[in-house]
Amino acid sequence: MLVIDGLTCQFGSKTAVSDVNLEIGQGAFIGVIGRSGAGKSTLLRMINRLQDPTGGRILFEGRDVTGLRGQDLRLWRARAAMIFQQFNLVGRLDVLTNVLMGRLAEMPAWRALTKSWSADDKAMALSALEQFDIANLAAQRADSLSGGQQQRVAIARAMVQAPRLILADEPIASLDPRNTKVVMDALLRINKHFGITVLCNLHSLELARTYCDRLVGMAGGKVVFDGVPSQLTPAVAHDLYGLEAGEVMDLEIPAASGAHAPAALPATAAPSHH
Ligand SMILES: Nc1ncnc2c1ncn2[C@@H]1O[C@H](COP(=O)(O)OP(=O)(O)OP(=O)(O)O)[C@@H](O)[C@H]1O
Repeated sequence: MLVIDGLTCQFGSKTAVSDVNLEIGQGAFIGVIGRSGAGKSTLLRMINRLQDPTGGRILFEGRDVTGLRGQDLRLWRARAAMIFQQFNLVGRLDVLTNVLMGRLAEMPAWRALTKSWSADDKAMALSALEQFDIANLAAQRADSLSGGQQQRVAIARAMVQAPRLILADEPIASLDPRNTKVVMDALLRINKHFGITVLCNLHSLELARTYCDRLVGMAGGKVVFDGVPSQLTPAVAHDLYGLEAGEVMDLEIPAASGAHAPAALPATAAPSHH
């Protein structure tokens, strides 16, 4: 369980996130929606502690992670893995090394400094690439890949961090519709197959409705909607997006491939709104 308790972030006189309270059960797929500047990125970055809150607390499984420092903070950042719009890979390094970077927080300092990866780490990284059908790209430079391939590498890197949470900040904003589906399906698969909680900032309401089992709507730094996708009526969308509502609701998105989840999963694991 992730508990966000009165979380606030002030930049000078600007309140980016204002007194946000959320309880998120393990295994949820949450879409954070709202117009540009609503505070979605700041909320995710505070959970991962890339941004320090100016008020409130973040608790994960009863433990307060708001004040962690040093190695404890590094390990928390590994458990709460971020996925970024711009992938954040090291372009000149090969794909496998980029994925191995996800193991750094766990490695003894001497190994991290010399980047001498263990055989186990390499096997784990390759297996993560296989999960997303890109093991054949392991030796290629990251900057030679398409956007969709790069984002799958970033997801593989997040997976070798042994995450409990995936925090995806507009992960498909730079992708075309086909790659959007590939990447969203990869996140859905991680969520359903491994029970990893996903919090995903999304601009498109259609995508949010298709993939998420709960939507948190933000406006002006506050949570103004929290419910299942079917509760997100056009009227609520208008409140969230104003004149942009039509634009964010009309996007054509191919159906989610929830059926890709392994057969061993209980039927209830599939989002009921598909
Ligand atoms: N480092 C910063 N310094 C000052 N103001 C900031 C900083 N980061 C964010 N803000 C402001 O805080 C508010 C919330 O920004 P945030 O990026 O969290 O919104 P968002 O909903 O993620 O928007 P977008 O979809 O455009 O990324 C905005 O008004 C933004 O300008």
